[in-house]
Amino acid sequence: MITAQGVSKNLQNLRNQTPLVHNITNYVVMNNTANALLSVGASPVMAHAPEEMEAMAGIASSLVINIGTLSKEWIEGMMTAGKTAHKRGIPLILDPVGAGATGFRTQTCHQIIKECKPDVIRGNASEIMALISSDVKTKGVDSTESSENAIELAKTLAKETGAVVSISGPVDYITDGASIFTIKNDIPLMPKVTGMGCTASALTGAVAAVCTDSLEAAATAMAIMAVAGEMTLPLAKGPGTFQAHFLDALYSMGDKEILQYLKL
Ligand SMILES: Nc1ncnc2c1ncn2[C@@H]1O[C@H](COP(=O)(O)OP(=O)(O)OP(=O)(O)O)[C@@H](O)[C@H]1O
Ligand SMILES: Cc1ncsc1CCO
Ligand SMILES: [Mg+2]
Repeated sequence: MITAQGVSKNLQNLRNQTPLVHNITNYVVMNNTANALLSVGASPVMAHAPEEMEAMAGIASSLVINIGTLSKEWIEGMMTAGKTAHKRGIPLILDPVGAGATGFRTQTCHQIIKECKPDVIRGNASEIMALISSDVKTKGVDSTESSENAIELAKTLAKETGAVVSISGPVDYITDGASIFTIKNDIPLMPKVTGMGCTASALTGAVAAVCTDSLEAAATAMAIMAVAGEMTLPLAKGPGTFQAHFLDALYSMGDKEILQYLKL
């Protein structure tokens, strides 16, 4: 079970421990994601050079691999960091950005899953579905499916890989193949800001660093996103001001807001 109290406790642990989160992420969101991690209370580093992947993943408390602006040169670094994380037993999060848009992305995700064994896979509905079904296409990085439609394939993906699967959308579903958690905060401005899903994956890495249960960690991160989104909505005039207020919400969120806004 995920509860508002559990989310509060995990957030407090995160702020107390300020875990180092190693992100191999895309050029679009590097800045936003680092700021979101700082705002919530984690310590971010963005690094992708193959030469330093063993060392950086070697000191981090968790690793987030995001394939958003993938190239052949980056894959080597991802594999080295991913294997280091797995060997050290630190949480590994995979964001399969654009899986189902191109075979290159889908195949790279399969390689990472096979060789690095992520603890959590967090993506939008069609990205998650494309990792199981070659019939599903993604519109660049945007989902072509509703999160409801992805539930069954997400459970299959979780059972086949041993990873918790976290599907984002107007309703989020987080499953380990047996249990499923639901977060029902629909915030229409969130998909109008690029990289909110990438932020969700980064926060999943931050929470997983302080919470050993991957299902609880993944659900907590989506809950923090949802509460921050609700706090931001009345303050934002549009996508531009949404971004700034969203960081403030991550920074100022307390037990009261979690209790008031979280819709499970
Ligand atoms: N109506 C909505 N549609 C999509 N996401 C929403 C909506 N309301 C809230 N969200 C939240 O927005 C965040 C981003 O979800 P989304 O599914 O857009 O990710 P994504 O497609 O991977 O995004 P990106 O690729 O831009 O990083 C999640 O935390 C999700 O819960
Ligand atoms: C727009 C975009 N393109 C590649 S990564 C990215 C950020 C959102 O996923
Ligand atoms: Mg995404």
